[in-house]
Amino acid sequence: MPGEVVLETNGLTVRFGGVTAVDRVDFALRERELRCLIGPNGAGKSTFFKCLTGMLQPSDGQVYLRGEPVSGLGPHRLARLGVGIKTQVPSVMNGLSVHENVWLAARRRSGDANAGTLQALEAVGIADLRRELVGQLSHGQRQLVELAIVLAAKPWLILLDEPAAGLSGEEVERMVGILRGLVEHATLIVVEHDMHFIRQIAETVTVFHQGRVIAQAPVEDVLEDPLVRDVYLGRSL
Ligand SMILES: Nc1ncnc2c1ncn2[C@@H]1O[C@H](COP(=O)(O)OP(=O)(O)OP(=O)(O)O)[C@@H](O)[C@H]1O
Repeated sequence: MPGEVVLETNGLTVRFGGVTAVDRVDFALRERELRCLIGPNGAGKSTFFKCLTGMLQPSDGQVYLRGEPVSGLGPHRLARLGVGIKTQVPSVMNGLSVHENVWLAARRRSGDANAGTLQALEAVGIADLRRELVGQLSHGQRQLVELAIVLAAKPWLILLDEPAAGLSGEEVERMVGILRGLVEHATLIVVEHDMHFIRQIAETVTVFHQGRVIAQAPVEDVLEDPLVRDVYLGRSL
């Protein structure tokens, strides 16, 4: 069961010139939650996510990790605080093997980097691919390598941007199983478009529209919410 609040935003606002991409968002996430952020194109999900990952500084408001303000720290400092981030920008090195890619992340942790690498590969079910060159893998396999790289740093908070993007039906099922396993030991935020995927993994869904949170509830309730349905059908509110 989820525990204490570990991530919070307070009046979080991001303006790009005249556009308010994120508009005074108050958000709270409890330990061992798996929260999905959804919303139509341009709703502000990615901008909000980038504030959590330290890639963007908010115009106003603050992000708190376990009660400490962290806006302004940047992705590397956040990583050292135990935040694992997977963006849509590939971070793998194609000319290295799967093992080498993950080992480079694992060695930043204290302890046995080889053991850490194997553990991360097993967590995503690709230990059998460890000798393969990453450049020769399929898109779905590369996504799993990316996830193993994140896990090798043993994060307690994991932020994933569209982990199901471009995956086949079978790969999506596999990703569902992996994320369900991760939430046994970590807290997750997932930005995602794939409703089939969201239905299978999410407990609570937060819906963005025009920079605001317009709904936050268990996934089935959210999908039946007339306001949310209107937003997704593109009708005016
Ligand atoms: N760097 C930027 N400069 C100017 N405007 C931006 C920038 N990034 C985002 N925006 C604007 O902010 C708003 C929110 O965009 P954002 O990408 O956060 O939405 P989103 O919900 O993630 O959409 P999508 O699902 O299409 O990725 C949009 O109006 C977008 O055009």
